Amino acid sequence: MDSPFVLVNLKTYQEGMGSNAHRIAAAAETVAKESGAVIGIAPAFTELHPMSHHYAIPVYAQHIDAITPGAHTGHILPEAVRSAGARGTLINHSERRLTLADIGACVESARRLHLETVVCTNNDATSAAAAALRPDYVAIEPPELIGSGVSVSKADPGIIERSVNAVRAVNPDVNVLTGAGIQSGECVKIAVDLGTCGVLLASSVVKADDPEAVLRDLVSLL
Ligand SMILES: O=C[C@H](O)COP(=O)(O)O
Repeated sequence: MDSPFVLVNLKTYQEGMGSNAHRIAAAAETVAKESGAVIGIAPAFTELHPMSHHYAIPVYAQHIDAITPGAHTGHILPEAVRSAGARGTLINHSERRLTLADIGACVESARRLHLETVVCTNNDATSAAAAALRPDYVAIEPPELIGSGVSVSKADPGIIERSVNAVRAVNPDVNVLTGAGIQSGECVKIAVDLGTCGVLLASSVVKADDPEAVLRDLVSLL
């Protein structure tokens, strides 16, 4: 398999803003270099440009809107995310849900702009629906475990396995990530052993006193 992918979503945690975002990005860059894992970050929109220009790690937007340039106010234009240096974008995160029609339109816009797409889902049925849209990744995250400190890998490995099977049945070219409560190398290994190519996570790294140590542990068993 390709190098495992660890995507750290900084969300709107205070700990992921400003100089802390730089600290997390620097830690990700160091651990990625050491380990060979691909470690990306999804910072606040205002930090896409500084992160993508200061660090040699892939940077992702947390969301895009399915709009084209023109008269829209308060939206996230996919072209703007692209020119800020993003490699790709999350779409339909559990904390920023969209209709299926909007998810499809976002995937299409991103594809046109050569932005990688990570469509988040909450169960195996939505994972299958997302796979039909041909994103680069489907990220399965049971909402009740997000930010809970309880790892999906340990609490509900079945949802990972069912989602991997559902996605493969629809489109084997779509990669699967898993997330919710991921916090250790053991969590990541379970997810990878179940057929995913990596993890989407936030709190265990963003809120850590020593993000570099947590990242090092996350990739330690791969
Ligand atoms: O985008 C990340 C996920 O929602 C997981 O968040 P968490 O690692 O804090 O559970």
